[in-house]
Amino acid sequence: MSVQGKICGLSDQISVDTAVNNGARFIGLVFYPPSPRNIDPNLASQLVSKIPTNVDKVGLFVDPEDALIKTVLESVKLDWIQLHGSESPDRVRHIRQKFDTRILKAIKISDQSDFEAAKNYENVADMLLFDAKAPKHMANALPGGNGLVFDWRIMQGLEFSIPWMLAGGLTAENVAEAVKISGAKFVDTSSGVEIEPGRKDPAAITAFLTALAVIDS
Ligand SMILES: O=C(O)c1ccccc1N[C@@H]1O[C@H](COP(=O)(O)O)[C@@H](O)[C@H]1O
Repeated sequence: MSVQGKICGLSDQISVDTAVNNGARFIGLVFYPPSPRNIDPNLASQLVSKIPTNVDKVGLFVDPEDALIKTVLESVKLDWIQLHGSESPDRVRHIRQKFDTRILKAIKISDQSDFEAAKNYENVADMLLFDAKAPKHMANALPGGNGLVFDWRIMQGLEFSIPWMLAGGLTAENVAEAVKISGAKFVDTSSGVEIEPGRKDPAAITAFLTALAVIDS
């Protein structure tokens, strides 16, 4: 199977269309107000209104209340809910059952011991996402989307009972190495395809997805 790409934090039509037209498997939409990529549910609905059914729509939330998820789902039919906060396994199970939507649960990684947490989510989520944990001293760090990598070597030899996605600081320049080292079959990028936080670069989106296609060939 080829390496599948997610482009996250999209907030303009040109970037959404560029991602779809260059083979993105997932489109990520951020519903987390402190993020520079946060978008209104009505805009989200417009942006994804014409994307083909083979491209999954992912809504990204951080420790959301049910009400926020409900409001978003009333505007845009999501294929996945990405939970990128400190949601417990029970909270994940509740959200999955209540909203009947697949769950992508983010686990923050700085060293190998952080993968232990992943085991607690394998029975409640549909896919895991491994993102770099921001260092405590990092000013203005978000729960994710910081453009930080972790040491992909620590993934070697790890096995999970559900699919997993690699994220954190991925770019067109480093994604082939990241895939080779980690063995990732799914990858996700946000900062790495931006001109500045919250402003996607269509050329960088194209370059990232082209880099994935080259890995396959
Ligand atoms: O993108 C954001 O603003 C964001 C906010 C809060 C949590 C996660 C966020 N983004 C996700 O973080 C990872 C890594 O992003 P990056 O490529 O390092 O910028 C990715 O899954 C984003 O979807």
